[in-house]
Amino acid sequence: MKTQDMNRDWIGTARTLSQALPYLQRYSGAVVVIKLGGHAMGSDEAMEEFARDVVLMRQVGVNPVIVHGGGPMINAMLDKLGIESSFVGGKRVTDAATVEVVEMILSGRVNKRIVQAINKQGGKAVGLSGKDASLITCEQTNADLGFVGEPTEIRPEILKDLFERGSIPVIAPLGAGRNGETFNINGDTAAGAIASALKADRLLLLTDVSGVKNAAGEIVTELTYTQIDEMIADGTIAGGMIPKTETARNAVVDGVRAAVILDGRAPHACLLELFTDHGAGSIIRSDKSRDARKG
Ligand SMILES: Nc1ncnc2c1ncn2[C@@H]1O[C@H](COP(=O)(O)OP(=O)(O)O)[C@@H](O)[C@H]1O
Ligand SMILES: CC(=O)N[C@@H](CCC(=O)OP(=O)(O)O)C(=O)O
Repeated sequence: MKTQDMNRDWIGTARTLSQALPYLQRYSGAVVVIKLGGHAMGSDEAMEEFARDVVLMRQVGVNPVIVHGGGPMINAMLDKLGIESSFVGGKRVTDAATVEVVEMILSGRVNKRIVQAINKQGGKAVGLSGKDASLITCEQTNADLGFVGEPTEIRPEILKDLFERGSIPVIAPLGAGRNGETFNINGDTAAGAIASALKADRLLLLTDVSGVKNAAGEIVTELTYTQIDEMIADGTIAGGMIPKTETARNAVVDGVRAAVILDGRAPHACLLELFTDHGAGSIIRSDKSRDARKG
């Protein structure tokens, strides 16, 4: 590369950093809850890049909280063990044998992979499940789903303590019932409950599509509550996108500034969303703050 071109490259990098200043100021001290779906967890290189971005966020004063999924990894282990599994409304029907596998995969393998990736980038990730320190208390969603729980109580002070120590919480979506049962919580539902309890500035739901698609297959960049209801009712929003959009809507109703559903496989998805004007994916905001894309 010629010296002139190299200089242009470095100037470009410096300009990008400079342009990020208003966003860095805006998000300093902010709480950003990131749900990393199983489908968005790619190769080791992609995980490394995600971890690096999370550590960068922390470095510039954002308090990131990672809540992860791991559906495909649970499926793979259930297959290996010959345990059949089915979903109703995007949630896994979970019997006693299944919940054991869910806990093993989520709290063990998946959680530790993310924790290690963040720590390797110089962050201080602390892995926990919703059962630790009674972070998430649950009640059964409905008897047909078995050990699937809905969060009824969150203890946000546990996460705030971790923020104060400069740590990055990485949370597996499990919860304890009042009688000591273990409940499997849909990852999106858990992330939304945590974002609501923290009154987060942003809830980022990272998945494997660029956003929520309408009946024509186009991404809807901004979704209203009514559109979500209508699209679920007519089947345009289906499967795992149902808990995702419902979670986004409920979190905003509960005081989260905005929720965004975006493609976690896209390079630097979180940085683009937070620190540039790019605004990827589908955003859900309260009616009051729907004037500018960045909300
Ligand atoms: N209207 C829609 N727009 C986009 N994706 C949709 C829609 N309806 C259903 N989906 C499906 O939802 C999936 C995302 O949900 P899910 O598989 O549970 O993701 P994750 O594992 O990231 O939580 C998409 O891959 C897509 O197949
Ligand atoms: C109740 C329920 O469905 N729990 C999910 C938990 C993991 C999850 O949500 O994983 P993704 O985000 O990768 O889909 C499950 O058992 O698959």
